[in-house]
Amino acid sequence: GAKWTYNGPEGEHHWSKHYPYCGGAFQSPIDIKSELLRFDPTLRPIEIQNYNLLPNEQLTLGNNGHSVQISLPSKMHISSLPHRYTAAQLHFHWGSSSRPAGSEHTVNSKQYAAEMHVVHFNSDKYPNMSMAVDKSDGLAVLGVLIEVGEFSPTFEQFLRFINGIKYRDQRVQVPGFNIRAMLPARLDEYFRYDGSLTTPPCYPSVLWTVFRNHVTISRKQFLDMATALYSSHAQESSPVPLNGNFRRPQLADSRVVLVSFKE
Ligand SMILES: NS(=O)(=O)c1cc(-c2ccccc2)cc(-c2ccccc2)c1
Ligand SMILES: [Zn+2]
Repeated sequence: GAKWTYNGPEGEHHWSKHYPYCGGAFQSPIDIKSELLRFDPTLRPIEIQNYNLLPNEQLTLGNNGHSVQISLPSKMHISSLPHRYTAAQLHFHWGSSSRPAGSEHTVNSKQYAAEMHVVHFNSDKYPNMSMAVDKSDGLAVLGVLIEVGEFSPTFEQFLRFINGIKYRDQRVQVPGFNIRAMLPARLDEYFRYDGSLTTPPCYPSVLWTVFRNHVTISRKQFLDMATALYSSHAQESSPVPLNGNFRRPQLADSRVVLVSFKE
């Protein structure tokens, strides 16, 4: 598809020229604010399977020019939704060293340092991700808000390889690790709403689950992620730093955000 960026002439306010859904309804992210919330007692704890990967299971860590992503094995899936949602990849959105706030979802206008998205597709109904990506029940993304604080040994499992993917389209193999440990402790406390991909083509195909509780990484880990990568290819003469790769909150319109917890 057409080139898109987070700032400048191909920035988010221009996405809808080439990607019409980006200007449509049910867009993500949103500001999760109190007046939108409604407690839903039917929301069950998120149940995930096979997230605890062993070191002999290699994962592909890559720089796709817009984010750092890790490919995930198809045995990983969410088992507590009406259909099985099979894991495809996880990736991050972050700020910059000068502006450390870079989450996509905000909570009562609070923007966190970064955000992780674990992307799954409805493998009961669709044979692969490409067939699912533009269907209203196609995708389920788990969102984890990230703050700077305590060092995360789990994040270190892939961050230690980040200098091998400094430039666009570079990939390295990394040993599997426990992806469950990247999620907050409480999988029963989350926000739920119908939304979209937060990048072009912005298909309104995502069942969003944003966990109530954030996780932490150290300032050095945040700076490693926010300063190590470029969105340009290695051979390009002028390297373009990859940071600030977050879309601003979109209009909620008449959407309600369901919450699985009472207080
Ligand atoms: N932010 S997100 O969760 O809505 C998202 C989902 C997917 C996605 C991935 C697989 C299948 C289907 C959708 C891809 C991206 C993406 C991020 C950076 C650059 C390009 C694409 C972002
Ligand atoms: Zn994302």
